Amino acid sequence: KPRRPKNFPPGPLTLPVLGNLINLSLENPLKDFEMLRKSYGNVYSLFIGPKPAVVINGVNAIKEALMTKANDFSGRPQDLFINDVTERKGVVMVDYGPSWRDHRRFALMTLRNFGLGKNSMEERIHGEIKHIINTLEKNIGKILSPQVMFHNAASNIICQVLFGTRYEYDDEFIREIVRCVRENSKLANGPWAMLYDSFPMIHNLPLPFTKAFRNVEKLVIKLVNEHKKTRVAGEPRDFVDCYLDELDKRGSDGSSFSEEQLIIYSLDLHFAGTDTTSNTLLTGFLYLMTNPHIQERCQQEIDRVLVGKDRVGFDDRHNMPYMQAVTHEVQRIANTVPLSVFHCTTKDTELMGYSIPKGTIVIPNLTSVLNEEGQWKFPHEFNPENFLNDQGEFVKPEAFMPFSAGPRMCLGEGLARMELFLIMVTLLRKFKFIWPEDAGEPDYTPVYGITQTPKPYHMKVLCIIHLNTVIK
Ligand code: HEM
Repeated sequence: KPRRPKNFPPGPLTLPVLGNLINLSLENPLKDFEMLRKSYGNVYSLFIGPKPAVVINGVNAIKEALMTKANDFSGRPQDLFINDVTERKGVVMVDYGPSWRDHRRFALMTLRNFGLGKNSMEERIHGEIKHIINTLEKNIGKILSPQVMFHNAASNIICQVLFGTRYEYDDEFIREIVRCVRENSKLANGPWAMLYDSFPMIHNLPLPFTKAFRNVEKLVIKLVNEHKKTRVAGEPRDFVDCYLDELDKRGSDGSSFSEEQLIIYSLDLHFAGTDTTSNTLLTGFLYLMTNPHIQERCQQEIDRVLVGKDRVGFDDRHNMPYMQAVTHEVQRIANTVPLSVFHCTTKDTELMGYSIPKGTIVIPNLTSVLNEEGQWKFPHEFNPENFLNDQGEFVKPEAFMPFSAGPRMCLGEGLARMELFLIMVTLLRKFKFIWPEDAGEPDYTPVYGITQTPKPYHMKVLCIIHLNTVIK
């Protein structure tokens, strides 16, 4: 039976072998986490099977762990299902150490030059928005299901950065990639992954999780080998080229850079950048349709600020406090990565007076911050006023943490924020989105996973006529 070490945070009674798995709904543990917080406070412990974990709630405790004591709390659990799927490599799950540091620095630098570099990235995003517009224009006056459209758009933007190419929305290649990635994301946070983590003896059995391993193999062959056929050394067009050039420069000795690493790395970036952004967009349009007064206020601000301009730029956000408030409120309510990505302590350490041994799983419960009472004017409702002060200016409370915090926080924050703003503004300027009359009451309850997804829904699209301005 797992036992709590001395001065470990409190938590519910444990069972032999299962630990506290019985206290958590495997389908959606968020409500259970909230109930445990009410009983045990902001820092409590759980056993995931035999493994000790601490759940950290609320802005103060999360900041202390991930920012003040980042060196102690920024490892990643190294023996989970995801690590085996990615062969313990990649950027998202790699442990906090030289390889992570080396790759993170490279990724930030390269993405800045090739992707996140302001103008080139804006061009790429606007290029993809044209395809979203085409899809919507074909559906004017009709009812449309936006799931696949937003997934493909987010996927294409990151594909442009990584592989220098986009894929038609019905392209078999990218459909297969998106399918595999989504399947793996659901598997990774589902019951089979938890059982995999808890019982090593089942690792080689033909159970549903083996699908995730096959998916990765398929993706590797498809993505990188295809790309290498057209590469010219020393003339990088995209992230993969940059990585291969860097690899040539470093040689294979003594560096954490390798072709195998590149494959997992690209998949990591593609995965991290697709489901997150697209689910946030889906949540955004769900709430904008069902709150038409907010949608209209966005449209009024957009029309006022962009008068005479053919398209929106990312810098225009400084003149659009309401739209900024809406994009941030969408991220807050979407709560897209509800438990962040699990961390792990890198040494024996302390948090809020408790002792936490090296190797403890750390679960930063971002949900608890994004709706924390006392931090928000309206913690439990969709309301852009959460980000506006009395003068109607945009303000960002410190509890806005959808990208987590500290040195391990989301590497794609800049790209994600640019995508959300440009896509939402451009679409709201051109179209009116309506909740279909016969769709019944909207169901806002998300489907739980590493990334949360809104329940599938439909939208009705109308075109907004603009006099005097040509809009691209
Ligand atoms: C709305 C969109 C997004 C949200 C809400 C989001 C959220 C997050 C969160 C919560 C983490 C975990 C941070 C931690 O461990 O403390 C993370 C990590 C990460 N994200 Fe994002 N993300 C988004 C978009 C993107 C995009 C577009 C990219 C691609 C460039 C990306 C790349 C990454 C990477 C590489 C990591 C791992 C960083 C590391 O371990 O050093 N994300 N993200």
